[in-house]
Amino acid sequence: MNPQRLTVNCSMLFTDLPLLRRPQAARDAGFDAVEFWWPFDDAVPADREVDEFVSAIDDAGVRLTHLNLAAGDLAAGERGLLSHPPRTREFVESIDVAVGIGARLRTVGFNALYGNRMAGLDVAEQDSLAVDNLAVAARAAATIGAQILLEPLSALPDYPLRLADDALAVSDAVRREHRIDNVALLADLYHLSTNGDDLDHVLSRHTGRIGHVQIADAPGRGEPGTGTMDFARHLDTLDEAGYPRWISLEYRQTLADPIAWLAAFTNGAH
Ligand SMILES: O=C(O)C(=O)CO
Repeated sequence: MNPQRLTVNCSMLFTDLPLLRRPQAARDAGFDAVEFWWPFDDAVPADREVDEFVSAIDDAGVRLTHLNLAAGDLAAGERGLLSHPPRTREFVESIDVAVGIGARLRTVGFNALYGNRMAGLDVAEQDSLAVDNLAVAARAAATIGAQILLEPLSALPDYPLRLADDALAVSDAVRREHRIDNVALLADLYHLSTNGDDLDHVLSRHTGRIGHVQIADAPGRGEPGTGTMDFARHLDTLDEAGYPRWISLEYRQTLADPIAWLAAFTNGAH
């Protein structure tokens, strides 16, 4: 694993600190790069909030590799606005904010969570809206050379992307209908493994379509080594397949030292 391609998810790690102090904590732990879920309460935050977020990352001397687009109220179970007709305006307005942040912090990927199925709404209507909204987001991301990412998630019965193939099919639809090719798979190995996907197949056969990888062990979503996943094998598969992009540490801290496991994979360097 290339230690220079590691990024730390500061929405899941360093959560004992206020959000704006986490980039510095990542830097102090030896990382050059961080990522966040949407860090604001609203889809369109005040300029002051955006500036404070950008400064916290800049001042820490790290870059923001990835950012989740506004995804609704996660604590209430929402997971994305992409396919929600009443939220489209909010989603589209948040894209400008996200891309503006990305332009300042060298962001290469924006994770657009798909959104749960909505009771009473036609599935085809939700899917068609998602493809159109993805095209808008992908065009905006392309202005700074970034990708839009689609992430299968586990444990949410109403969230329709569960396997890598589900996300790839949506990416295919965006390409077919809008001739846009910067919508890629976010392979979160924890979610894919929990959903029973074939990680060997996904990582070796779809390498070129993976825009980003996130890792956490399953079960539990803790540090690699705290569950039953074979990280040595999965990370080797990615290396052998020539995966060139970032890998994110996106897990909950359950051990006294949440990054001790890394030394065995990076010869002590990160
Ligand atoms: O909601 C989650 O579990 C995520 O991984 C969001 O990116």
